[in-house]
Amino acid sequence: MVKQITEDILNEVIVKRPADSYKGDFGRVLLIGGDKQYGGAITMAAQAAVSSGAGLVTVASDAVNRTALHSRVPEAMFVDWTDLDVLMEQIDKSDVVLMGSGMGLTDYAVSLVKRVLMQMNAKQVLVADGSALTIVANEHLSFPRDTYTVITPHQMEWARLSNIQLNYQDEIELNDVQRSMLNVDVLVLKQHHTMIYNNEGQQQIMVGGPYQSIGGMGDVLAGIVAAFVGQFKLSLSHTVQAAVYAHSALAEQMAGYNYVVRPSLLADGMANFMGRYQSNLD
Ligand SMILES: NC(=O)C1=CN([C@@H]2O[C@H](COP(=O)(O)OP(=O)(O)OC[C@H]3O[C@@H](n4cnc5c(N)ncnc54)[C@H](OP(=O)(O)O)[C@@H]3O)[C@@H](O)[C@H]2O)[C@@H](O)CC1
Ligand SMILES: Nc1ncnc2c1ncn2[C@@H]1O[C@H](COP(=O)(O)OP(=O)(O)O)[C@@H](O)[C@H]1O
Ligand SMILES: [Mg+2]
Repeated sequence: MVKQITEDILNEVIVKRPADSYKGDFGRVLLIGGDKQYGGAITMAAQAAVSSGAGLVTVASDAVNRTALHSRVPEAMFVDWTDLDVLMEQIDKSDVVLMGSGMGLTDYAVSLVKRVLMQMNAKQVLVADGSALTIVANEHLSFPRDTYTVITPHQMEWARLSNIQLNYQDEIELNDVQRSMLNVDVLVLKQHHTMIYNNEGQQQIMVGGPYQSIGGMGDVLAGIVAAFVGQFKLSLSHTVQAAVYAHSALAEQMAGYNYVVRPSLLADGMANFMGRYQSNLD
């Protein structure tokens, strides 16, 4: 049976920070994406990751995006993604790697996806979104068996990966079998009332609506997911559920006074939103 995720997940997952903590306690998160055409996507993902509490955020992207990214998110460090030695070093140092937001489908993007999939180890979490999912599907690649892997496809990306066409994607068993065959630990199948699939079963959010149908909304979700799994120590599947719920719950609140919710404003609003939920257990 599909479990509905409620607001309780936020009180469960978002905990008060210990007084003697430092940035290294809250996740070293590397975001890989943003080609010449899609610099906005990786910028929004970075904004979301920083605003959702990731301890240290590094962006690896096309060099053309450096200035724009820094003007919006000065907290993030930057690596030119053609500098492969530095990039591989950064991957090794990261707790979480998010790849795909605005990555594009160039030959270079394909080569990067292959490298990242090979480089990840068992202690790390991989979050794959956007173009990285399309590349994995087009190139018939596999997600790493030993790395905890979260994917956040929209319905067409899931169709490319799973070969389950859109009119069959409400078949829960079918989706779950494909998830497991793809070595995916958590599948976030984005839609109206997004579904989450993992080894514990299936969960669904009942918050959110069409004010979220705007380019960049999924890039922001990917940044929130990466930040949550990097900093919260509860089970990873619960942490992803909290991230997905928070994204749409905040959008729903913002829609109370906006016709559409701009993804970049949603990203910036996350710190305030999370502050209202931190549990006060010391
Ligand atoms: N500001 C930026 O830099 C932005 C950059 N972005 C980056 O762009 C990259 C490409 O991502 P993408 O999602 O735009 O393109 P793609 O994967 O080809 O999917 C579109 C195709 O799928 C179909 N479709 C069917 N159902 C669907 C559904 N439920 N949701 C969505 N699509 C659905 C759809 O059908 P159609 O609309 O044509 O009827 C169309 O044929 C990726 O890296 C992303 O991060 C974007 O985030 C935007 C802001
Ligand atoms: N009608 C809707 N109701 C609820 N959520 C929606 C709706 N339309 C879009 N969304 C949400 O917006 C996000 C869109 O993700 P995606 O298609 O990857 O966007 P992008 O790649 O442009 O950033 C998902 O989280 C999806 O659930
Ligand atoms: Mg997307």
